[in-house]
Amino acid sequence: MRRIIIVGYMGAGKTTVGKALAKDTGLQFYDLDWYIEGRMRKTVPQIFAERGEDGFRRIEHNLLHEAAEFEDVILSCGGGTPCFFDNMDYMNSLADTVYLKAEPDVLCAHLKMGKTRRPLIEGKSEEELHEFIKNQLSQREAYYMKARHVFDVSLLDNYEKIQTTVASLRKMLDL
Ligand SMILES: Nc1ncnc2c1ncn2[C@@H]1O[C@H](COP(=O)(O)OP(=O)(O)OP(=O)(O)O)[C@@H](O)[C@H]1O
Ligand SMILES: O=C(O)C1=C[C@@H](O)[C@@H](O)[C@H](O)C1
Ligand SMILES: [Mg+2]
Repeated sequence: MRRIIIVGYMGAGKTTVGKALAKDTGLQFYDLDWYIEGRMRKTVPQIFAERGEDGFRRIEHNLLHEAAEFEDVILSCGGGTPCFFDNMDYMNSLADTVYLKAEPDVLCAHLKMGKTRRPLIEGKSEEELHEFIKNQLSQREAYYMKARHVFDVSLLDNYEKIQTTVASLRKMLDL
């Protein structure tokens, strides 16, 4: 039985890489943000608006305990998941955890792509976003670094290279 959990900052590519890795390995893919949205029948921004960040973190914690029990899966977390409650220790206790690490410049570039709404960074100018990421990443990194494996995606900034990331992760995780 294999269970892989991907952690890292917003925009690192957890969802994108997790999905590609699942496709390549035949494991089933779950994304914790999407799982929360399905179970709550609300979007992440709606949950933040209605219950605040504290309310979201409680829901995230409870539903992590459901999603992380599935077997033969790749589970991509939300950017904040490892940093609340005992979530990171819990994930390490039952899965192979991987930190997808990326520099603030790369995270900024990724966050400008796609349509995902992220309440914590909405409405920020480019300069504000860079400053916010730098500060928050420095607070969060200690949690992310508890993952059993670390993979730096900063040098792999294009779609073709998502396949390179998948191949490297398969080797790293013996998948
Ligand atoms: N290696 C990459 N090269 C180019 N684009 C990428 C790469 N990784 C991710 N992206 C793009 O960056 C954006 C953010 O990626 P993704 O949504 O997978 O991040 P995430 O880590 O899941 O973020 P969140 O914590 O908010 O869920 C997407 O539009 C995705 O297509
Ligand atoms: O980094 C974070 O705290 C977040 C990341 C997203 O995946 C979502 O879970 C939500 O927008 C919060
Ligand atoms: Mg994601």
